[in-house]
Amino acid sequence: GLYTASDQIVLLTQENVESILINSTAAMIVEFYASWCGHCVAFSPTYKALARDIKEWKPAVDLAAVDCADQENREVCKTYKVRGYPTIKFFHAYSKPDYEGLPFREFSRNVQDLRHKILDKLETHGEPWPPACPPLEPTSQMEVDVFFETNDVKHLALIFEDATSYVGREVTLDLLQFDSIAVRRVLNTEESLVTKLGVTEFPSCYLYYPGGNFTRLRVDIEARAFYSYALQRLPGVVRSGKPPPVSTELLKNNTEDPWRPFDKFRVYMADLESTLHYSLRVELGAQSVFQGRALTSLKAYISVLAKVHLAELSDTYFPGRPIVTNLLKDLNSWLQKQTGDRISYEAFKEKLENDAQSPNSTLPDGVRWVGCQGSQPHFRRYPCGVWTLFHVLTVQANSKGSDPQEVLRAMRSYVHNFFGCRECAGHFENMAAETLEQVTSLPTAVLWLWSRHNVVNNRLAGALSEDPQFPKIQWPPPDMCSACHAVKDNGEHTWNLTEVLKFLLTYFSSDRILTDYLESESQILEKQREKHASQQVVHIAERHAERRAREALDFRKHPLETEPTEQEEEEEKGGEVEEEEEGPQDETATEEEEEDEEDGLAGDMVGRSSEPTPWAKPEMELGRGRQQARRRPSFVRMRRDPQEDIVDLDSFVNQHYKAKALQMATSTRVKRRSLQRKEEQEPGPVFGLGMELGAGLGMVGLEPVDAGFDLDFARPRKRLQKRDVAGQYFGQEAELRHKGRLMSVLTIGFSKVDISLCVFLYFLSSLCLLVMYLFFKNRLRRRRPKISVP
Ligand SMILES: Cc1cc2nc3c(=O)[nH]c(=O)nc-3n(C[C@H](O)[C@H](O)[C@H](O)COP(=O)(O)OP(=O)(O)OC[C@H]3O[C@@H](n4cnc5c(N)ncnc54)[C@H](O)[C@@H]3O)c2cc1C
Repeated sequence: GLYTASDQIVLLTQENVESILINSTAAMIVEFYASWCGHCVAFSPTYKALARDIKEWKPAVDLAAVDCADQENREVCKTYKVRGYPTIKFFHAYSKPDYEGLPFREFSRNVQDLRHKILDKLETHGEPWPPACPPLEPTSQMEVDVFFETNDVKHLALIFEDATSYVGREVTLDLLQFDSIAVRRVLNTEESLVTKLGVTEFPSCYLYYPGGNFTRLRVDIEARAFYSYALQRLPGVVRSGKPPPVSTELLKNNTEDPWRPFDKFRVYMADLESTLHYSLRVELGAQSVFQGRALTSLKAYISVLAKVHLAELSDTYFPGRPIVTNLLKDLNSWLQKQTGDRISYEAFKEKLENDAQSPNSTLPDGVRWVGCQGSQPHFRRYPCGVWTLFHVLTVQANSKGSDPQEVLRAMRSYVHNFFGCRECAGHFENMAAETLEQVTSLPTAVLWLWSRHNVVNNRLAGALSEDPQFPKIQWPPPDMCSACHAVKDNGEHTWNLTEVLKFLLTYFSSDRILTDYLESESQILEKQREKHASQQVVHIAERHAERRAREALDFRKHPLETEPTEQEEEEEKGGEVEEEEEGPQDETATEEEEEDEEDGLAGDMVGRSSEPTPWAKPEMELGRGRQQARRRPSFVRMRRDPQEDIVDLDSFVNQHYKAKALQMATSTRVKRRSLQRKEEQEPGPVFGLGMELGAGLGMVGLEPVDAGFDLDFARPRKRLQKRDVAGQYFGQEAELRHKGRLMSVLTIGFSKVDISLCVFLYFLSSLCLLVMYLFFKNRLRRRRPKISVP
């Protein structure tokens, strides 16, 4: 069909038509159309605009549509005697089953005309009057005098106008969903009231209070939109069912964070950075792998954030602090270099967290909402940040870019692929699909996003997700930009687009962004250093535990394993080569990816492995030692990573967690010393091999691998040695391996001291036995002559 539920139009079908049209408490307007009919297609934007325009009238009158081209709806259209398209019919509240509706004859494609027709029809309502609909006829002095005796409201707004004007009735219905206020129209012929209030202008609006007090409502332009906006914001006036607005003082208690006072006329960098944090770390973090459209989308998103103006290379579209823009640029250049068809989030995260520790490059961790604060933790925040971020980017592109749709395309695909609110993403995609192609210049891109945002605001006004303290309005409201609003000759509200563009370019300009509430760059960098350091400690501890577990497992599986068979050797070699050929992206693959591979992506992976990634190339050139040194930590595949084993614990101790690190370093050194001693006792060739591997790592600027950290590591070393020295050490190696294993089996769970003590006691007891043996032997010998003498 031509409409969706997000157009705020009820979609009628054979199943629901009766329940919606018959006996409804609200009057219904129904468009009968055929989706193949050109007139209907052309009329549909007007009907959607009408739905947005009279959204606040819903309890009294609602819009619906039915697609008669749909086979399933044919009966509906037949029942209501529809023969041409589009046909619009009015159904009174409480319509009977046989009622066929009142057709609109000769309606134009003009929202105002349609609205007036609806009002005319509403007034023809006999009894029962729609319960939610306020009286639409003009009021009199008599009624006003007793008004507060019979109505429990705070404000009575009187709109003075002539008989042909619809403003009074429109504003009355615009305020229908608001408590504490009532609106009545007064005709210019109601002399007593006109004289009492001294009214000279028609239309004009007065606020009337108990006791006969009154005051004129001051607005920039005497028109419906201005009256409605001003009346909805009077003190005590609140959308029905919503809590009354409270002062910012009281807001303090509703959120976990302290309330941060802010200027609603300004954009805050804290909101933009918080949005980036949430988007890059949380929202994108929900993906394990980016591939296909998601990968393209990720690249386009980061690319617009990091895009630089040709004349000012330091100036990115994201108008952030240097530490943040440096990070975005690094991230972007890394992403653009990735030629593979998938990137894991882990690999992306490594770059995002600046694990390579490039100077002055980081994204502050955590959120600190300011202009996007909500009165409750579930209001505003991130989605507010997303809108703000992209408004800023379109404004930045307006002065720096050349492709009018670049930012909008990036936003569209980001929202489509990653935005957590899937329904929002669907609605946004519909809007983009309908009109994004019409954006042909940079200023229209700015205006396109503004107008689409207003469409969303209109749809969400009064919704559950609306923060009562920050109602959804058509933005910017008159008190923010009076020049943005205008009225046509017929009194209809319109936007002055030149003024709106001027306002947006100023409001979202990078020069005006406030940096209040931001953490200082030095604090952020210090935190980053601490984070890296503590991550290293965690890695060491985890790997340590992992290795111990593996040792225990190995021992349980093969308590007295000796020389591996030829086949085992080959398998190990094969596995090793396969691991080496995988690029860093694969290294970081999660369990889920691995399952994917098993489910059929394996072929793809194999294909990829033959094409080394830009990361893999230099690694291969530098050889195995470097490859190992550059591997990322991975707990999934339980690989050993020499680089992690060679953490500079001492400097870490000096800087940060002295106590923790000391404890770990002590246990490490004890073990290292004991194993070093063990290694020293072993014959020359193995020692030579350790030196050889150490030298290999030294070449890439790393300390030699500490064998004390990795008992299993001895195996690949010996294999390497076997390959390099062409069989020279075969016999010794077998012997050593056997010995080493036997030793490790015998010494499991005991320290060197325990073992030495054991040996010592063993010798001592043997000695005792020997002494006793000799003693008794001597005594026997001394006795024997006595016996032999007769
Ligand atoms: C792409 C997208 C689609 C969404 N779709 C839905 C949806 O379908 N359903 C849903 O419940 N929520 C949706 N949301 C969330 C919703 O739009 C709001 O972002 C959220 O409810 C928070 O509202 P807010 O009061 O902070 O104001 P927001 O609407 O988030 O606006 C943020 C700030 O932008 C400024 N602003 C307001 N209007 C405009 C404008 N027209 N032009 C320029 N600046 C403006 C104001 O300063 C405002 O405070 C969507 C969000 C996004 C980013």
